[in-house]
Amino acid sequence: MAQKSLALMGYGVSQFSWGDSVERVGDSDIRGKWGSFLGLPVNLKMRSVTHVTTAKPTAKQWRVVSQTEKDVSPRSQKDLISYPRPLSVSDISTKSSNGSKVRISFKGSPGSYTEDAALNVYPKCETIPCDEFEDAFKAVELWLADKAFLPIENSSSGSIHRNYDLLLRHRLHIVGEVQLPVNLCLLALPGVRTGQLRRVLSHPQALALSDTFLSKLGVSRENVDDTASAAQYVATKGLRDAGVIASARAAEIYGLNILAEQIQDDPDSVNRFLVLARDPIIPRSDKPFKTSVVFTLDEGPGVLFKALAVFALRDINLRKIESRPQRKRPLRVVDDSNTGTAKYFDYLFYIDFEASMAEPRAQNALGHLQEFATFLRVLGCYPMETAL
Ligand SMILES: O=C(O)C(=O)C[C@]1(C(=O)O)C=C[C@@H](O)C=C1
Repeated sequence: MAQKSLALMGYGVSQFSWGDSVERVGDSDIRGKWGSFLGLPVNLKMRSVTHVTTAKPTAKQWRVVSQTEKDVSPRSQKDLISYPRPLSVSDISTKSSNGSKVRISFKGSPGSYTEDAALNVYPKCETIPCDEFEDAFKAVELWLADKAFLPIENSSSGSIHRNYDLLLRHRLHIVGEVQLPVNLCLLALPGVRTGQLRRVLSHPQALALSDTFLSKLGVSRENVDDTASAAQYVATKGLRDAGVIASARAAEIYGLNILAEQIQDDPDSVNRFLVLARDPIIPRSDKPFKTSVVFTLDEGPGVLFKALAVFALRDINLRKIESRPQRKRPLRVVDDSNTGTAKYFDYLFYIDFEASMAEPRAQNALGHLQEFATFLRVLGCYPMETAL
């Protein structure tokens, strides 16, 4: 059996009564009712979790990339070493810890949809555009930014899988989520009419979401890293045969005209973004909170069923489940001949559930899950958002 690893980062014994209080509220009833169903002896005491240690970042994880190394002050270096810091009381506050403007990193150029989301939540923030998603994470880890905004899914096209992988690879905490209705606009240089366009440039997701509109237009499609970079490119090159799918703000920033708005196939499409920070926030139970976890399981019949049952039997609603291949344990073939035999993959399971880590039922559910998960990490516990 794989070695167990538990990383309930920041959600420690003192905050949540993990530890010896194994007779958790309501859980003895659950054991009576569900114990045999879950293959557990009825009235079995839940396993005691006496010490939840936070996985310390290794030196390798915190190696500062050479380009930015010189920008990191001695204070930041010291703070990185002592990371993770204690829980902070702030979540979506408008000021950073030293009272200055909140600095928010995001992947893309000014005018991108992710920057829109950041400005919606923090109208006075200073945004820090980054070339790659990875850089947006690093900016926070290196104290160049206070928070990062990360697109995680679209209601029509689904999850951005790579960003799930990054959540695991980095040690930032999810401290909030933002849902923003999509408004994809067709932009072009001033004076250019829709009929003159031969091609349209944008982020692949924006192109895919506008499939019907673009098909009717009969233009070719060109992928660009982000929507705002496409707008910048067309504007600076003065391309009169090219349109862009980007935000209304991008039109303003790069001096383009809006030829059409709401061009996406699904008028009700919504983007969901995560807000990431170095420190977790203190979970509360007086307003709806969501908790995101990632875990792995040993293979075997019904194991995933049991994992999901830890939430069901405590009436915890699951909002989302996502599975991603575990790169370190790739495809395994269980037969020499490689014909008609079982092959299986190992997966990481990402789950968002509707409960706060301040609630005993959430603590108990994770304590229970920990009994058969081979790895478990809480990615964050944060206020649940509805579309803006
Ligand atoms: O390109 C942008 O404007 C982004 O903010 C990035 C992003 C993404 O990576 O999914 C976000 C939302 C858009 O629909 C398309 C692209």
